Amino acid sequence: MYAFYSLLVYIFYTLFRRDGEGAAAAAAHTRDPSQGAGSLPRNSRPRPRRSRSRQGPQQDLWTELNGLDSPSDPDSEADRDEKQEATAEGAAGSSPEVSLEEAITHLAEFLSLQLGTGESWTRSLDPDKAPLLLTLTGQLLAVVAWLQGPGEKRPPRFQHGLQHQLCGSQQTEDPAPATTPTLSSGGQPLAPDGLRGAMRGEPKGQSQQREEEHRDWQWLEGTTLGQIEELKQQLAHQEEELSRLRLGVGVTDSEKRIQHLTMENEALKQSLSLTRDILLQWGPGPLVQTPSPAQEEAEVLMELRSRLRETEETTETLRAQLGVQEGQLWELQGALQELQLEAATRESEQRSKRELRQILRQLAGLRGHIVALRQGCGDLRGLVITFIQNYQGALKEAQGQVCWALGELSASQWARRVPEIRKKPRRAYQGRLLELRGNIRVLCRLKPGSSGNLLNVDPGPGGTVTANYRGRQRQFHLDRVFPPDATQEEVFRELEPAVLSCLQGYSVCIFTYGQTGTGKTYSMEGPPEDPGIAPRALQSLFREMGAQGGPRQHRVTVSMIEIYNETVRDLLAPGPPERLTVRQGPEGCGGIHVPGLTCWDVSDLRALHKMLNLGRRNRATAATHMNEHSSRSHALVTLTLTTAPPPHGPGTAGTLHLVDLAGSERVWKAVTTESSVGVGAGARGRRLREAQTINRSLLALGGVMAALRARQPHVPFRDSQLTRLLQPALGPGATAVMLVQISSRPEDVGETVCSLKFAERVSQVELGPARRHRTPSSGTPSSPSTGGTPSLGTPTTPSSEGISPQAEQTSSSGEPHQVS
Ligand SMILES: Nc1ncnc2c1ncn2[C@@H]1O[C@H](COP(=O)(O)OP(=O)(O)OP(=O)(O)O)[C@@H](O)[C@H]1O
Repeated sequence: MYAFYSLLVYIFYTLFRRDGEGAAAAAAHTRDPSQGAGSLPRNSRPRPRRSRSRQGPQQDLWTELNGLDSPSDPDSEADRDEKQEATAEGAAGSSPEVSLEEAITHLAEFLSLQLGTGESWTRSLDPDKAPLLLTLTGQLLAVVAWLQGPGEKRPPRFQHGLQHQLCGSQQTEDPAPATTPTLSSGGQPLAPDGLRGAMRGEPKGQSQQREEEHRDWQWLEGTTLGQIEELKQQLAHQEEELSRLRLGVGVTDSEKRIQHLTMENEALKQSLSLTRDILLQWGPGPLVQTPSPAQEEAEVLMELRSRLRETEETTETLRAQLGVQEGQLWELQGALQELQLEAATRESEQRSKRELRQILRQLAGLRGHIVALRQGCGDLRGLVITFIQNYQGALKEAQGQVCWALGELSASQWARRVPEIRKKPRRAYQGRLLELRGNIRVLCRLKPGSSGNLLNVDPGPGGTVTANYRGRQRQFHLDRVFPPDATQEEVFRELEPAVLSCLQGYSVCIFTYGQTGTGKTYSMEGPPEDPGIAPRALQSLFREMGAQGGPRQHRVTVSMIEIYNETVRDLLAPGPPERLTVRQGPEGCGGIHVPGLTCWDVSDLRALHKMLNLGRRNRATAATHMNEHSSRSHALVTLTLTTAPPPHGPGTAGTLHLVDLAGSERVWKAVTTESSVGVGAGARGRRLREAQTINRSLLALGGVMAALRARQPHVPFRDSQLTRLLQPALGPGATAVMLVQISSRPEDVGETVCSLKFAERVSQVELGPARRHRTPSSGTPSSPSTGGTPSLGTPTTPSSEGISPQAEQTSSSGEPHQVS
């Protein structure tokens, strides 16, 4: 390639000199190319010369061209030596004559060798296979040949190459018929008309010749520019290939290929630049004024490269930013998923809250409905109670009259039987027997009536009651079980030792417990023809006192209290029953204190029955559908038996509590039963309140029993008026006997089981060993608390045992009178 450029420099140098010095001088210089060529180095790379006056490198270049025709042939080496010698001679002043045709021939051969085709330039070239650079070079040579001389002296071989190239490149591009190349008669391509006329040497005028030359120049310029465009396209193709190869990573061959293509590109650029310079300096006016497209392309190419690099850098920067943004995108996606999970959780919580609020609203609606139902139920109960109150009001008076009459009759009968009783032996062992049996005993008595198969009774001492209730069979063990056919006498005989122990200073409490209508009052009071526990106890006591020395050795006082709706009333008050207040006794003494309680001092049995009948009349009773004689209050009769001490010993102060508890009943049962008979609202309300207070007081009694059984330090005696008043009877050293009344009717089995459960709990209570209360040995009986002188008809003093007669007293005849 260097030699090729050198040849081009030589050719253009020749042409430039011809243009500057005239055609003749140019021919002379062409025939003498050795002038001034000795200073050009052999291997130096020639550069395009713009100066036309420079002549130095011609000789060396020519010598080099002569040596290039056959580099591999030793003969050619010899010829080259000869040529070098001849060149040396020429440099000395006798240079060999080398024609332009020979130079062109050498150039063609050189080009053939450089292209590696192995063919000589003299051979015909295939226009389709000839490289573009070779074509362009041949075209330039044709121009040079045409410029070297007149038409007839121009070498035909050069004409052939020129015409051939013109035919190959401009056959379809130049539509002008005058410039369209044609084939000669020998099959060779022909030059344009002007150029052909110039080659033929036809005589023309000076202006016409100039016009033809100018037209030829235009044609040549167009052709050359076309070739330059093709070179540009090749250059672009090479650039694309170069870019594509640059994209390869780590390929050594590709790098080599890149370097090779880079060098070729550089050569093509230089060739383009050289060609453009030739055209600029060689052609006439229009050609000189034509801008350098190759240079512009090179600049554009450089600009594009710089833009490409900038674009690549921008791309790398954007990729880095893209990687960072992808990382941020992943983080945002993770955060988004967490937010979605949180949102789902919040949504489920809100849904649960909404459902809960809806349920609460429904619950509030149901509560309101229940309240309305309760109000309606209360109104209905009031109506039933009112009806029962009116119904029972009419019976109350008649009942009181009947009770009074029965009491009078009973007193007269007992008075007639006293002499017989006095004949019986004294029972001094009764107190000892009481201690051996235990301080609390539970007896059970069945009410006569229709008996089903739900209750099985094993009567007698240590008897059992087996109940079948709600599919379960439960057995209750009791101290004694009285069958339905047990008489009043049999029941009292079981209790008589405890009653008589009061004369020895013991404190005894006998109370009846059970469902309404099961016979509590019947067992405690009994009808006049068949008296119950209380009349028999009084009879037995007076009989015993008579046997021990007569009533003068004993002092008997009696008081009677009713607890109705938690109100304590004095049943033996001379006037209407007064309301009493139960207070705690003096600290350290235990017991209770009831200020204003009337206490009757009785001297005989008749007076005592008179007092009890008075109390029965005052007792609040209310008839119910279940038991028209049912008492709706608790009744407590207290007898204090003070024995005058013997001459050399203390006396005794015993107490007997006879308690007839109100019937335990289910409130709903009583009210619903009353509603069926149609009572007023006021009576219904009163009956409902009675039932509630009765059950509340019985529940308190159960609590006291449970605390005593568990031996708890605190016993809740203050929970009700009943337990307050029973505190002395259930305290340490006292003796208690509970008679549980049960019904054998199938419809009452539930209440029966409840009563038996309560009895079982009471039987497990430990009150401690029974203790006797003695009076000081002053010779006269007195109250245990004050030690005063016992004398009938004198005021009594409060007892430390509990119920204390205080305000009033009776005479031995039973007439009440005020304490003076
Ligand atoms: N063992 C019995 N023998 C004969 N009749 C009895 C017997 N027990 C109860 N009765 C009768 O049953 C009815 C109700 O008895 P009682 O009044 O004694 O029951 P109650 O339990 O005292 O009722 P309340 O708790 O309402 O006072 C009475 O008419 C009574 O005569």
